[in-house]
Amino acid sequence: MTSAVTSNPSEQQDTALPPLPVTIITGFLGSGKTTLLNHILSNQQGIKTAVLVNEFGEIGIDNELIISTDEDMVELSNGCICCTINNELADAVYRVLERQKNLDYLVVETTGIADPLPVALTFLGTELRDLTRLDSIVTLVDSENFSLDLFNSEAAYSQIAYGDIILLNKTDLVDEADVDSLEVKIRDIKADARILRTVKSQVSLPLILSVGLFESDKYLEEEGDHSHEHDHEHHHEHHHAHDHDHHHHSNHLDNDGFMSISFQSDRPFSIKKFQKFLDHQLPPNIFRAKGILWFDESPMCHIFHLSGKRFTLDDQEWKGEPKNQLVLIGQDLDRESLLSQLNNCLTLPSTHRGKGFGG
Ligand SMILES: Nc1nc2c(ncn2[C@@H]2O[C@H](COP(=O)(O)OP(=O)(O)OP(=O)(O)O)[C@@H](O)[C@H]2O)c(=O)[nH]1
Repeated sequence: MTSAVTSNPSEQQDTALPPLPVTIITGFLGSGKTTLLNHILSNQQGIKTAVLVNEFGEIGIDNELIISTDEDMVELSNGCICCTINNELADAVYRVLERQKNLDYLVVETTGIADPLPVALTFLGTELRDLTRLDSIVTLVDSENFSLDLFNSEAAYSQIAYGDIILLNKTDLVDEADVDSLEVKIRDIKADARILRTVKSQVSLPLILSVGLFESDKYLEEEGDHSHEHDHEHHHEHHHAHDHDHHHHSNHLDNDGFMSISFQSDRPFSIKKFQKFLDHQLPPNIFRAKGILWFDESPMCHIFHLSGKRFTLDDQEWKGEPKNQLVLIGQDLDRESLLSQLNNCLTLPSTHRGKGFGG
């Protein structure tokens, strides 16, 4: 048979684009996903990348934290793509595909509490299967804060179990011996993952993008209700989750008890009062916070991150009007009292203070 030789090239559909490679970035709260995304966007030269970011919380802080060039597209959605708004994820991907014909790559960043499996199934189980190619799931691990019983979170377990590439990040904060033992524990969950160690999510991009590590056959079989190597008492839901109208339901949010509290104000914080809030009022069941903070004492915009017990405050120039935006994420939080404590940290901007008193 010589059909390959004699076939007429004009018969081939020249409008058919090759499937768009997709990388899913997952990892628990504060593990370094946005840092990795910024690393990718800053170093993917000559490659047109679209980014889908999903945030848990009413106000989108990541919008301000992602560095993107004119070449890139960023689309954000609130909620959790792995459960409540799975259809929205598919719609967002279609929108990206329609708007940008000459796109080379798509990166999807999940929230820290998302199970990556339903997200992956969105690409495998719908018509998107023909338009996209799931390249790999990259899981970030915070080497300082990770433990196997992490907040009893099913999602945290799934993120490791379904990671094709696992980045042990934040290795600057722990001894090498601790990273070694963490790696052993992670291999117990996921023996065949590519495990790399990173600081600030700095990894050579060819090691994580266009690597073709995701084995779709394995996952589609699992959907057919086969037991599998990572079976785990809590995960049965996800394996049955893919019903044929393409909803992927999961109630892991209820199970894990995560909630987020958003705080916004167009008044500044007093630095002393906010410090007191952090030192004495911040409950231990908050494990992640991020914000864009305005302190009366400072002309700069302060990017605030809390992961685990560690917090950082970095300065940058204000891009717009100064304001306070803060998201707190944790389990079983007392919304009213936290909001009132944050309100108590506010003060009047000093430029306005004293007005009307002859000053
Ligand atoms: N010391 C240290 N800090 C890091 C490292 N990687 C990231 N960070 C910091 O950790 C904090 C959280 O990083 P992000 O990239 O925002 O984490 P994330 O996974 O996107 O967080 P969520 O989306 O809220 O789950 C930020 O303050 C980062 O600067 C690292 O390797 N070492």
